[in-house]
Amino acid sequence: MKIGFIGAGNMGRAIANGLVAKGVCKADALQCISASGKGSAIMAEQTGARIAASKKELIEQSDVVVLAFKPQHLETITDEEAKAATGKLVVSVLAGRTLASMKAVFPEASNLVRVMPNTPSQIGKGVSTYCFEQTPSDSQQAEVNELLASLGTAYEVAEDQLHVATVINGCGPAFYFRIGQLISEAADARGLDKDLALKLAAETGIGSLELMKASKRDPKDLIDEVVSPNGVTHALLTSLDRQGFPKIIDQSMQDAVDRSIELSQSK
Ligand SMILES: NC(=O)C1=CN([C@@H]2O[C@H](COP(=O)(O)OP(=O)(O)OC[C@H]3O[C@@H](n4cnc5c(N)ncnc54)[C@H](OP(=O)(O)O)[C@@H]3O)[C@@H](O)[C@H]2O)C=CC1
Ligand SMILES: O=C(O)[C@@H]1CCC=N1
Repeated sequence: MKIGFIGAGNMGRAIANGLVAKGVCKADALQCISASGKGSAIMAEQTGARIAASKKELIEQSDVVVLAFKPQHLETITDEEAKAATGKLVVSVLAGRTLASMKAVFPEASNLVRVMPNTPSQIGKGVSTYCFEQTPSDSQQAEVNELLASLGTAYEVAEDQLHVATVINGCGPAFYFRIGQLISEAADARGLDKDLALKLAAETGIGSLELMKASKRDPKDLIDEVVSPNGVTHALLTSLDRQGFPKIIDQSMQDAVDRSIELSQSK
């Protein structure tokens, strides 16, 4: 499978690194191009991908074209470039950009896939959500399965659910990193070594979330196993709730969903 990346920043490189690491794609089957050449030079160095001379050339020489630039740049694809995608599978990771807006730019593509991946894909621990524009053929489904499996796990969702899914799995890594950052800063301020605090936070996060996933138990039951009556965890959770933590999670998800909807309505 020959794959071409238009846009080679954080997400494009996370995907390309995942593909090469899992052997889905040999380096000589990968091509990339970016705006200034900065991202493509890094991707080429990390993966061995060839830097294409133009977007048109990259599209012509790829079986699958991955759009990995900023959502606002979708309409910079020219008619000539779009024509080169006739009969090809076009995969977009552009947050908020709908299948309809992709179809308007790539009317002759064989099929379109809207994917929301995440940055842990760079170590094969990503999770993606996705939807097809048309019911995929067996070979299109197989290609997308292979591509997404190289990044981690993947779940098909209805397009109208992607706004919420984006906040959970696309933005989610930043949420957990922010928690890790704040915990380590708070620990440091109280005399615990910051690096040790980060390790404790990361390993506690990994263990707790693995337990939540493996046990399939209600998070509330898992919380009850930790809380001792009037103990330390009780003090922690009561303080979080008193300070509005549930409301903060709910409102921040709404603000992010609103931004995703705004992007889907913009040109
Ligand atoms: N980062 C993340 O966690 C996630 C990002 N996404 C989506 O991935 C996409 C890329 O995000 P991210 O990788 O973080 O962004 P970056 O800013 O890291 O990378 C953007 C890339 O696009 C290139 N570029 C800019 N304009 C154009 C253009 N007109 N044509 C071709 N290439 C262009 C840039 O070129 P150059 O390198 O030369 O400057 C750069 O390589 C976004 O649409 C985002 O919504 C989706 C899920 C998660
Ligand atoms: O911040 C963004 O818009 C993209 C989508 C999810 C992660 N990064």
